[in-house]
Amino acid sequence: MTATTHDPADPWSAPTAAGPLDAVVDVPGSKSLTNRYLVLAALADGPGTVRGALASRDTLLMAEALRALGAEVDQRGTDWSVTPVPTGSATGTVSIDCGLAGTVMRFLPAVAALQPRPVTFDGDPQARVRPMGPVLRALRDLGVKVDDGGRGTLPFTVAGSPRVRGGMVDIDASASSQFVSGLLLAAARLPDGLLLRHVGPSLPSLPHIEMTVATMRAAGIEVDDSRPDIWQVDPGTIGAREVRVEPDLSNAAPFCCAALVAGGTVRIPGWPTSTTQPGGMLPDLLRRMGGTVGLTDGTLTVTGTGAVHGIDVDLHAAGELAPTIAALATLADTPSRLRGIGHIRGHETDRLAALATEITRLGGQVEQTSDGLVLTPRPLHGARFETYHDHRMATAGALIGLRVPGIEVVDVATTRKTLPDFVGMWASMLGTT
Ligand SMILES: O=C(O)C1=C[C@@H](OP(=O)(O)O)[C@@H](O)[C@H](O)C1
Ligand SMILES: C=C(OP(=O)(O)O)C(=O)O
Repeated sequence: MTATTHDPADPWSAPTAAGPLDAVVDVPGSKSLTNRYLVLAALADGPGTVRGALASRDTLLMAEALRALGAEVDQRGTDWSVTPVPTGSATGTVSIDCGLAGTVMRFLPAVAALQPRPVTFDGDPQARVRPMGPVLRALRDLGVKVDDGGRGTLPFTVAGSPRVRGGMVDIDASASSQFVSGLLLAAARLPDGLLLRHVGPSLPSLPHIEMTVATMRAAGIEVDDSRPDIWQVDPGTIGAREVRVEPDLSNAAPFCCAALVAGGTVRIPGWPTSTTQPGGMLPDLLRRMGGTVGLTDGTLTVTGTGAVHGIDVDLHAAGELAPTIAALATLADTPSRLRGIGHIRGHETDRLAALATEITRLGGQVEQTSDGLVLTPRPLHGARFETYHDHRMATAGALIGLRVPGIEVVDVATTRKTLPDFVGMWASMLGTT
């Protein structure tokens, strides 16, 4: 696929839909699965292959970081071969650029702690405000040397030592499920394994933790998750494998929602019959908001009439979908309430504030609550739509723009975080390429 180039300095004029859609959208691989498979492959007992890998900023940063730690990652199209990090005491200093990728900044500190040398982590300016403290505290509790200047955020340096054996550790993962996933992915390589307990008010994005456990088990790791908020990982080898990545269902979301906004049909091939991706909730959400959804022979078919209904929904398990559902809700015939997503204030940007500000700028009515948003539909008008380096803000602007003329999405190139060619895919869905 050739990426459509667009000057990131220019706002992108979001196209309106000229009529009902009739599109097949091939969605690239899941960011979350690609980055888990890459980490597990880099820690495995032999070379492995990740097929259908996503090649976007977050996954390229992960590949680069694993190379810095000593793995080889050979990217041939969407099939990536991984030769694991050699065991033994590596020397030299290592710097890891996390960009704005939560999966890189939260998954790799525990991997770095398996080596005795210092590994320095930093990222984009926006990444320096994303929560990291609980992961760094848990690593310190396990005996890892962590230097974060007392900030609990990027930048920081992590250094392992033979003293780091694993064992029991508590973590408050109420700000991000990635804290748990990051400790689990490396846990089998600790001599004593890991008994990890979440101690905090709530745990978001449970499907993503289930995804971590499922990918670990498939690599032969023994994980006991039979008790709520507790995960026990036995020490052992991680099996080298060939795996295939599912399409990214959260990236499919704006395309599926487009069928409801514009009317017509959007088909997504490769939709899994069962999945740990939070996008597995989409068919139900789309039905509740006015769509007709069916899954036949691995293709999800979403049909809309242009009528969109409001929704009252707890998205605690799928915060990643919130910007898209909020955008859809602005075009509904009744108000919506999105609950359980206070933690998305710590995503790429404060997503509750960003959505409220930008939808209000378009003439919409949005109230921020302690854990979500209340959206009351109003007639909208065109305006600049700021994206705050957040790929899902950009796709939210595009979705509203299908119906509201004159939306100028600032820095649409930010979508490259998880989609190499969003603008091209959107144009081809609309039949304008
Ligand atoms: O583990 C993962 O791959 C992810 C977990 C979730 O993070 P939070 O639990 O911080 O929401 C999700 O929002 C993010 O996009 C990807
Ligand atoms: C929250 C997200 O990303 P990250 O993996 O950087 O946390 C997201 O993709 O919506």
